[in-house]
Amino acid sequence: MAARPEKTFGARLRTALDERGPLCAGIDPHAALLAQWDLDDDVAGLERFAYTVVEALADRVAALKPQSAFFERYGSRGIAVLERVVDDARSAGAVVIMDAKRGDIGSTVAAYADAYVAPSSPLFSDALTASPYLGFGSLEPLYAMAEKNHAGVFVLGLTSNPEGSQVQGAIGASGRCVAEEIVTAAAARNAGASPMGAIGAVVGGTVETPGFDLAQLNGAFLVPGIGAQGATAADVKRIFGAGTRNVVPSSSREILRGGPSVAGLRDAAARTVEELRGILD
Ligand SMILES: O=C(O)c1cc(=O)[nH]c(=O)n1[C@@H]1O[C@H](COP(=O)(O)O)[C@@H](O)[C@H]1O
Repeated sequence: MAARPEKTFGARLRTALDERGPLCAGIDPHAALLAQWDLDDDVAGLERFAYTVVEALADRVAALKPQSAFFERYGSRGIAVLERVVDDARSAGAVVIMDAKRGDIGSTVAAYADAYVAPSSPLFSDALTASPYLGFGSLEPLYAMAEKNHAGVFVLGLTSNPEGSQVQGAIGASGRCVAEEIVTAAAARNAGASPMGAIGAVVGGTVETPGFDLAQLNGAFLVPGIGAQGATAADVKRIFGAGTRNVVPSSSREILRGGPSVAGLRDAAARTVEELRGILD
């Protein structure tokens, strides 16, 4: 059983970004990547892939983001690998963002909170990605549990996929777009927190100019889409302007293609972090 971290999620993330640079590396063991690494598409291949990424990167990148789906597809043995990935990566000092994009009615969300942001869980992570599209308030039990246990939540704001705008760009009851309503609600929850609150937001590096104030959040922005989806460091600057301090750019396949050697993965991550450092504040 993990212990409740002494410092808040915002404080831990801030330190990791300052010490290690602005990068989250995704652990997405796609079948095609396993093949490229000369591994079989089975639990042994998954295990080798995921542990190699942790060995290569957990002691040097600010954050690691295992994509739960690629572990779930192997059933309970895949989840067992995920548990060890989370544990080993956290022990090596990486902030672990579990990418499971959970969301449901509040009473069920409480169980997701137990699964991912309660220290008693074998999957206890520093933060969880979550979908607020059953309503921002439907995730309330998750926010409360995360705050209590010094963990974080990244709610989907403007996602990197082209279909996202159908929902996120729609005009909500307030007359503002739904994504803005989500970010504003998260900002209210983070008000007064230092160095930043527990509720972060996802804004894909591929999105057009958001058209609303992102700086209000007082929380972290997870920015996937760097590399394989075509987003660059320049896109991060374009989207966030002067407000890049709490931005966590995230790249999965582009870095993972640097394997299977530890050195190749480290080079790929180092190149990405240098590009980002060069352009962010
Ligand atoms: O929450 C996420 O991380 C996420 C949100 C989003 O808007 N877009 C997005 O691509 N992601 C995740 O980020 C990763 C992107 O992987 P690459 O395209 O290989 O870098 C995948 O695990 C996606 O599920």
